[in-house]
Amino acid sequence: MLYFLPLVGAAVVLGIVIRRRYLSSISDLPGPFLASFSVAWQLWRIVKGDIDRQCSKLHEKYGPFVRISHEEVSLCHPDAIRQILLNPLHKSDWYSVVALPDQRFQTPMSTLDPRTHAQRSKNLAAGFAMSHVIKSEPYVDDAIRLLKKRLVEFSISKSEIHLDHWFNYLAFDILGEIVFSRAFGFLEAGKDLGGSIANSKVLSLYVTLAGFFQGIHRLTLGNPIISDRKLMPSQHIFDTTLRAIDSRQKNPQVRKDILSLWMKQRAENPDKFSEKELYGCVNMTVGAGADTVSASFQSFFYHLIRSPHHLARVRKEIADANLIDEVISYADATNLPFLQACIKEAWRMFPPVPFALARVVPASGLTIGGRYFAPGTKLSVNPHVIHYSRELFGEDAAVYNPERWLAPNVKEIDRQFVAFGAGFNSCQGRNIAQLEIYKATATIVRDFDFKQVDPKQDWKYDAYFTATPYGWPCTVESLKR
Ligand code: HEM
Repeated sequence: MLYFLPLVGAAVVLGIVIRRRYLSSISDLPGPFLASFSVAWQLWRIVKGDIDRQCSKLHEKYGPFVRISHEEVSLCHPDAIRQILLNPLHKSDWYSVVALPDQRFQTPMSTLDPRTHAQRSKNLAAGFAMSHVIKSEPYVDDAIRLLKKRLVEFSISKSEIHLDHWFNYLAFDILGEIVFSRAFGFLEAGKDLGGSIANSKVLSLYVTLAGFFQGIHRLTLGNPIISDRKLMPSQHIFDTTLRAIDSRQKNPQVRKDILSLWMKQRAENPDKFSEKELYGCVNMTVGAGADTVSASFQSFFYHLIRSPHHLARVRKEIADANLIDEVISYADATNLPFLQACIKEAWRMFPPVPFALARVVPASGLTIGGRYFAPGTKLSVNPHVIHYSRELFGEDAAVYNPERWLAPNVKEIDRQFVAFGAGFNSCQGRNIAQLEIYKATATIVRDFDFKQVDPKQDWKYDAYFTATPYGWPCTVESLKR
C-alpha cells in the first residue's frame, strides 16, 4: 500500500501543475515557463536579485501583460496605475509578512483590507503630516552637519568612501531624531552599530521571500515564541526602537516628535490603536525609511557624477540662488527647479522599491486595456518596469535625463511616476523623505565633489522589496572655499 503513496503524490502534483498551466483564467498570458504553474520564477529572481530588470525584459518581449506566477500578472500599461493602485483593492497576501517582528505588530502596510488600512493609517496621519515633520528640520540639519564633518575628514585624508554606508547612517540617524528624538548614533560612531545595516539586507531578502511562505514564516522566525527571543536580523534597530518607546513612556515631557503624537493618539483611542500596533508602526517606519532614502541619495549622486553638464547646471542653480546657509533649508531647496528635476529623475532611474506592488481583483472582476481579469487574480505594478517603459516615458526611458521633468508633457509622465507607489497605500513617509533628501542633496552637491575610484565601474544592487546600491567607491573633495 505504502508503495503507491509516491505515485499518488506525483499524480496530485501533476494535476495541480496541469490545472494551473492550462486551465487557469490567465493561462493564455505569456511568461516564463516556471511561472505558469508556480511562484518558482519569482523566488529564483528574488534570490538572484534581478527581478526588476527581468520583469522589464519580459514586458519588452511580451507586451503589457506578463504572467509572473501561476496566480499573478505583472502589468505595464497606461491604465495600470489608475486601475490597480488608485483603486481601493485588497493588497495581495504577500504584504502580511511585513508585520514585524511577528503578526501581533500590525501596521497599515501589513493590512490587506482597504477599510482597516484606512483606520490604521488615521492613527499615524498627524505624525506624518508635513506641518509636523517640518518641525524636525533643526535636527535634520544637525545630522547633515555631522555628515559634512565626516566628508571633510575623508577629503583631507583622501581615503576611499563608500557612500552607501554613509548615506545609510545619515538616513537612520535622521529617522531616529524625527521619530523618537534620538539618533541611532551611526554618524557619530562612523560604523554600522551592532551590524544592523548589514543585517537589514538579510532581513530584506528574508521578508521578500517569506511573503510567499507565510505559513512557514509564522511557524518559525515570525512565531511570537521565537521573535520574543530576539533572533530576527536587525535586532539592534528593533531594540533601539523598543528602548526609545519604553523610556518615552517613563518620560512624556520631551520634544513633540512622531512618537509623542502617536502615543497621544493611542492614549485617546486605546481600543483602536494597541500598544503592539504602536511598536509595529515605529518598526515599520524605521524599516521603510532608511534603505529607501539611502538609495535615493546614491542615485542622485551616481547619475550626476556620470552626467557632468547636469552636475554643473545644478551647482550653478544653487550658486545663482546665493544659498549660503551651512545647511540649505527645505524651503530654499524646494525653490530650485533643476535640483528637483534631478531628484525626481534619480527616483525614476532607481525606484528604491523595485518590486511588484500586488493587488487582488475584486469579486466584480476587472477589465484593463480590453483584457478581463477574473476575481482573485493578483495584478501587480513594478515601479522599475513602469519607469523604464518606452511606451510610458518615451524612447529615452533608459537614459538619465532630468530635463524630462521640465518639459511641457510633465503632467502626462508624472501620472506614471510611482517611486512612492500611488493611491491610498502609497508611501506615508514621503514628506520625511523629501525633507531630508531635498536639503541634504542641495547642501552636499554644493559643498562636495565625488569621483568614482573607477569611473567605469557600475554600481551593484540586489532587488528585493527594496534595493540599495553598493560597490561604487568614491573619493571626495571639499569645495568650500
Ligand atoms: C525616497 C524614499 C522612499 C521611497 C521611494 C518610498 C517608497 C515606498 C513605496 C513604493 C511604498 C509601498 C507602496 C505600496 O505598497 O503600494 C512605501 C510604503 C511606505 N513607506 Fe515609503 N518610501 C520612501 C521613504 C519612506 C520613509 C522615509 C518613510 C518613513 C519615515 C516611509 C514610510 C512608509 C510607510 C509607512 C509605508 C506603508 C504605507 C501603507 O501601506 O500605508 N517611506 N514607500
